Amino acid sequence: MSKFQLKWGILATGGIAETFARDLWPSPEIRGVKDIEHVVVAAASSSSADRAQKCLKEVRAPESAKAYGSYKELVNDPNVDIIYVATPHSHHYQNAMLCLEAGKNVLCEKAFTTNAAQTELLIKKAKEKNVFLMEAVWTRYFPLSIYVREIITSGKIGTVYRTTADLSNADPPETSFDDSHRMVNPDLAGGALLDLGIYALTWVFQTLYHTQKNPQPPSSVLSALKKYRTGADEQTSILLTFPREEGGDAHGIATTGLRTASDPDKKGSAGPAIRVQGSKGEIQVFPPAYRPTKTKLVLHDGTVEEREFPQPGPDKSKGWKNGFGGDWNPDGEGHGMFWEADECAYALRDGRKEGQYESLQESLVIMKVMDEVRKQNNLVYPEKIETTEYPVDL
Ligand SMILES: NC(=O)C1=CN([C@@H]2O[C@H](COP(=O)(O)OP(=O)(O)OC[C@H]3O[C@@H](n4cnc5c(N)ncnc54)[C@H](OP(=O)(O)O)[C@@H]3O)[C@@H](O)[C@H]2O)C=CC1
Ligand SMILES: O=C1OC[C@@H](O)[C@H](O)[C@H]1O
Repeated sequence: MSKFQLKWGILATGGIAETFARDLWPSPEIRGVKDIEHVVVAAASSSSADRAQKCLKEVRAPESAKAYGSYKELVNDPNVDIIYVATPHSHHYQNAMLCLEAGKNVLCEKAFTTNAAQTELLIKKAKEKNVFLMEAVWTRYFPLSIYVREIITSGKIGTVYRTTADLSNADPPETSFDDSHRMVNPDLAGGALLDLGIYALTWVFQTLYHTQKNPQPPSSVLSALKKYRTGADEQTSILLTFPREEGGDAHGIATTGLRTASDPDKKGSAGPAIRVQGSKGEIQVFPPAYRPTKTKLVLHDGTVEEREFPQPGPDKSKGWKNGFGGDWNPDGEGHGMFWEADECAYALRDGRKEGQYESLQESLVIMKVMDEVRKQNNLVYPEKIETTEYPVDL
């Protein structure tokens, strides 16, 4: 059987760019995927071609991969099928638009953009150019997420009334970020909401919205937000009301923060980060909300089922030679970003223009919720990163 090969260009060379590109390297067969493959054919850095070359080496890209010292060169490379945009939130709109204008397919890191108006324009441009566009909310594509959604749609936990979801990543007692760091820097659209809150919202949406046959945006959005000394948000709590198809409402509670931790001892001792609660019981997901590996089903009838979803790595008993390991990842596990990469490959192979587990419309509704939360709490980013003008030199 011939495999569909997806040729990736990596736009930016920071932390997540390297993590993602590393996940493209091992054979998809380590996760039972036999009909597609990924190859990194180019990378670009905004600072220098040398930086891009170093990144390509780090991620074990083939010798033939091209290193560019500007994003413009990358988007004009005819050998690139799809571009992974891995710059800070502030830059996603300008960078993704650059790719789309050049007719490239795009996988853009979360949060999609700084505001919904920018997301809307990216969607419009992707349609106009007839190319694929997806927000890189990798967690949606995990087998664990698929399992949780199936628990809900199968009716196993009955009518779902509430989801609570938290992603709080403290480095106690104070956050240790430098004020210029992308996590807290308003110029880079930093703060808990866009960086971490998006995952809490992802769990609320993928359980209360995505699972509906005809999903409706929340009928109300209530929120509280506390600002950090830089003006970005350090703690945000959101209460959403979702109309349910069978009548009545479901509540989604999404919380995020930089001062508390969902998983203080990093062993899950504090309990689940996500609880999806229905009339017959609940499905729990253990932290971290962005890369969970454990669930627990607890039903009124006494059923308790725990499940583990380790990220696949090389199965040594099958003689895999090209898995993870060494100084990349001593545990031998993949990071889990390959699931969303696989989705991109299948979409391009099959002619789809968006991801199947989070439509562009759903990404847009979530961006609108975040806009509303910011509006209620007077959180505004600098005009140059909120603008819908393109191009703007950032
Ligand atoms: N899915 C996930 O699990 C994660 C997703 N992310 C998302 O990925 C994005 C990037 O995060 P991360 O990799 O941690 O960030 P980094 O700061 O590590 O890297 C960002 C890169 O973007 C490029 N860049 C271009 N312009 C700027 C600028 N003005 N300031 C800073 N960097 C710039 C730089 O690469 P160069 O100059 O070489 O082009 C830089 O290395 C964010 O949107 C974040 O939300 C982050 C962590 C985890
Ligand atoms: O997407 C992310 O997931 C992991 C977090 O540590 C990181 O800050 C965030 O960007």
